[in-house]
Amino acid sequence: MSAAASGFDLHAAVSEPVVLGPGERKLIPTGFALSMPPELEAQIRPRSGLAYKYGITTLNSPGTIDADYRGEVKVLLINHGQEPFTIQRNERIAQMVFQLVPQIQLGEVSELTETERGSGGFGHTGR
Ligand SMILES: O=c1ccn([C@H]2C[C@H](O)[C@@H](COP(=O)(O)OP(=O)(O)OP(=O)(O)O)O2)c(=O)[nH]1
Repeated sequence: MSAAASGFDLHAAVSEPVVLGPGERKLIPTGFALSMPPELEAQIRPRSGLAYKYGITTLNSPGTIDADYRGEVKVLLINHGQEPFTIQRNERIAQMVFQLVPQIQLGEVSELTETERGSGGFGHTGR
């Protein structure tokens, strides 16, 4: 199969429904693996409907799928809601998008270039 796509939904490849209790996290299999060229990465993002309605989101958002990873793609879900949430077999649990990752040259320097911001951060310009 081949199709042009910027991303797609990820489905829970579980044989039985899986229950996520309040505050609980679980790694959910998706039943597929992929290979990508080194200039790409894939990101796993939550579905807003599950987050809004049930508090179900991806804990490590966005999850990173490295270009050289050949294992099964898994989704780390957490239940931030007050009620147990049951993940059904084949349910859409997250979405995956692809990103170009620039290849950069890293090196050590003794001084950094100056900027107006300098080391100010974490709200130093106000609330
Ligand atoms: O939501 C995720 C995040 C990661 N992975 C897989 C693909 C990724 O390439 C690999 C490693 O992920 P990451 O680099 O985030 O993990 P790490 O904690 O840095 O572990 P490692 O030492 O294996 O790199 O695990 C998933 O299947 N789902």
